[in-house]
Amino acid sequence: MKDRYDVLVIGAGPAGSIAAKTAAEKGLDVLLIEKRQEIGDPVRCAEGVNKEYLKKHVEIDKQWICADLKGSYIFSPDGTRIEMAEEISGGEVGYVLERKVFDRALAEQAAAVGAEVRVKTRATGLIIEDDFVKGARLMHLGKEYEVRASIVIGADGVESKVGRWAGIDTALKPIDIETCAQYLIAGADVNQEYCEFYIGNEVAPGGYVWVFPKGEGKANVGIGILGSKMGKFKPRPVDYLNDFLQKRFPDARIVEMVFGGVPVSGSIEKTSANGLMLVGDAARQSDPITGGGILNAMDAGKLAGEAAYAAISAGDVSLGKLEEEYEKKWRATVGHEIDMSLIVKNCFINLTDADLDSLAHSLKDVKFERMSLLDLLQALFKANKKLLWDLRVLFKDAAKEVIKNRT
Ligand SMILES: Cc1cc2nc3c(=O)[nH]c(=O)nc-3n(C[C@H](O)[C@H](O)[C@H](O)COP(=O)(O)OP(=O)(O)OC[C@H]3O[C@@H](n4cnc5c(N)ncnc54)[C@H](O)[C@@H]3O)c2cc1C
Repeated sequence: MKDRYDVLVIGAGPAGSIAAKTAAEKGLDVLLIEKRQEIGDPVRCAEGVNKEYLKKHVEIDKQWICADLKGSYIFSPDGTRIEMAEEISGGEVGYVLERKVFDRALAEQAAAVGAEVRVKTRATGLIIEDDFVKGARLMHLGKEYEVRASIVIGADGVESKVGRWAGIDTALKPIDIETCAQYLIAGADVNQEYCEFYIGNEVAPGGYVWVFPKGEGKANVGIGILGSKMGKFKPRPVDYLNDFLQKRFPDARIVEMVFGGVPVSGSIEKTSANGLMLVGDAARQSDPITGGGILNAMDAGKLAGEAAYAAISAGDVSLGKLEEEYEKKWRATVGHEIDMSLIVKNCFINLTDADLDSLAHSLKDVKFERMSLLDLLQALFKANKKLLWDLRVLFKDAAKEVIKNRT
């Protein structure tokens, strides 16, 4: 078995597979490893993605689309419904994927352009020499061996160890993680054209409940609760989820359960070291408001694959070179977006249910197709002046103008 590559990618989720594919397409010799025996299974995801954004990365294959949505409904604590048409909301959830099929397809695409893929192969540690990451120790069917690589890409998800092994601080505080529980339900009366979000401190403190249709009476119904708000009304996220399910889908059958965490920290200080880059959840690149991380992981994976090529071609895989080729680029794109989302998240988690209802009342009759930024700001102002003030950095001049005119 070969034991030397240009690039070793640890973890075959969306981040790892896209990184491997990008590097292999550029002619690098790539090994992609996955600790599980089947890529994409078990799924720990609600599987919602933005359509247009996804199309940027891959040609859509109907085999991995379970639902093609028209939009979303957001329900405030008193049940007020806001409708967001798919094209207006930016389609945060435009497709609901079948990730068991999708993740495997991405890894197959990496293999098709030359990356070697090894499943049931777990990284157990890094090889570090002269302060440079030079490869990793791998375990396959009880046998440990070493693989050397010019660059290691850590794409090992939310429970990532690769960063820690390289001395990068990826620790998450309770306020930086959403703890999630999800059921795949069947036999339920699910609207297959709209996803639903339920917000409010009693429904999901510091988070939300989602209903993402998966076709033919099926849906992913889940909840994320901010770690710092855990136990506020009930001990565990699953207790909130059970109460919700009882009210919304009393006859549903639960056919799958998922538990997991989502980083909502915003960008962390460091995601590279000499000879190493972290991508996706391992680099805490998911969106702090929605918890969505698939597309950010794919974006960052692509940047890391390109950076690996640039650094190896230049014969320089030092931290400085990777900062220039990877850190700077992801922070200017994905990083900027998640930091903006963090500002919004930090405002929203402090709103009372009355604030959320008041905001929903201001927005419920608004035709989002015709809503200007100024309309949105005025609705925010009506609902909660402080909220608009806290969010001013996002809207800058427009927000200042509304505040000036209305105070
Ligand atoms: C309940 C829940 C719902 C979610 N819903 C959505 C959603 O609707 N939309 C969305 O965009 N995001 C959602 N997310 C987040 C999304 O799942 C992640 O952001 C996304 O999977 C990140 O991709 P990744 O490639 O970074 O990591 P992952 O998909 O987690 O892939 C990491 C891979 O690394 C492997 N691995 C780990 N350690 C090792 C090792 N030592 N050696 C080898 N392999 C290893 C793992 O087995 C895994 O396959 C949700 C998350 C949860 C928990």
